[in-house]
Amino acid sequence: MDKTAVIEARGICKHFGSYRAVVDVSFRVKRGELFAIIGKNGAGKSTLLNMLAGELQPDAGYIVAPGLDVAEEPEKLRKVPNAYMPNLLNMDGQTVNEVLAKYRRYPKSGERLQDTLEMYGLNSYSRLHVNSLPHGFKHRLVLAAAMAADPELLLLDEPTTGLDVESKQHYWSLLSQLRSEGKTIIIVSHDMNEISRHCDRVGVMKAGTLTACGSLAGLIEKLPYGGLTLEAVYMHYAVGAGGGVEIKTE
Ligand SMILES: Nc1ncnc2c1ncn2[C@@H]1O[C@H](COP(=O)(O)OP(=O)(O)OP(=O)(O)O)[C@@H](O)[C@H]1O
Repeated sequence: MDKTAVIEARGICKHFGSYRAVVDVSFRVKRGELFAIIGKNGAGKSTLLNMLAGELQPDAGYIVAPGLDVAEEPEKLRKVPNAYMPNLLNMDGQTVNEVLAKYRRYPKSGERLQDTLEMYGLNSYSRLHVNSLPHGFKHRLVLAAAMAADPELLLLDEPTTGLDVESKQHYWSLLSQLRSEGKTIIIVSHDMNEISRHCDRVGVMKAGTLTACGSLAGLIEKLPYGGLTLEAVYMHYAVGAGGGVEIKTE
């Protein structure tokens, strides 16, 4: 396995009854990378993310942690340590302070709750319940909670959907800061503009399969009929006939 990979999926599949939600998906994400997963509604993106987070078990294939030898350590398969996917669904009745305190499992020395609140612009909301937070601040809290847990890998499912322009910009500046601290981030998004601007590599899903994977420049270069944007890549690999066999540009 690539020494710089932080997570690798090898041929993973997930069925719901007879429905094939994820079909034989393989890819790897490198340490410190911002990797985006795109595709139509129902393409299997969230199901894939849930498997990477360890919340859903694949029916076939492996999710492999860094340095793991499949033959030597079979008992550790499908258990990727330190991957975090925030979920505030069950926290509506808790205050911002309570949520952050709950996630601060490994406070670094000198780290104060107040610093986290300030960094994420949450100071004036610290005593509010999650259900009364403005939408954009819920997403900030999700990130703050994630970082309080100090994971190596952060999995984000459409975190900027519904955010106003300023909140989106603030959110992406926080993600940039996390990357500069060496965090690896996998994000599902329908916003081609923000992915084009911020992500290192993109995986395109169509009907459960990964039809293309690579840098934006590499994917654009492989487009058979030209096109200069991620939208063109999306239309070819997520909607059109592209990628009968997975295209990898690196
Ligand atoms: N627990 C489940 N039971 C049955 N079917 C499911 C379950 N979870 C997902 N599915 C189905 O699997 C398919 C893929 O769903 P998934 O949520 O992964 O898609 P998605 O690409 O994330 O879509 P969206 O962009 O709309 O969020 C969908 O048809 C969905 O209805």
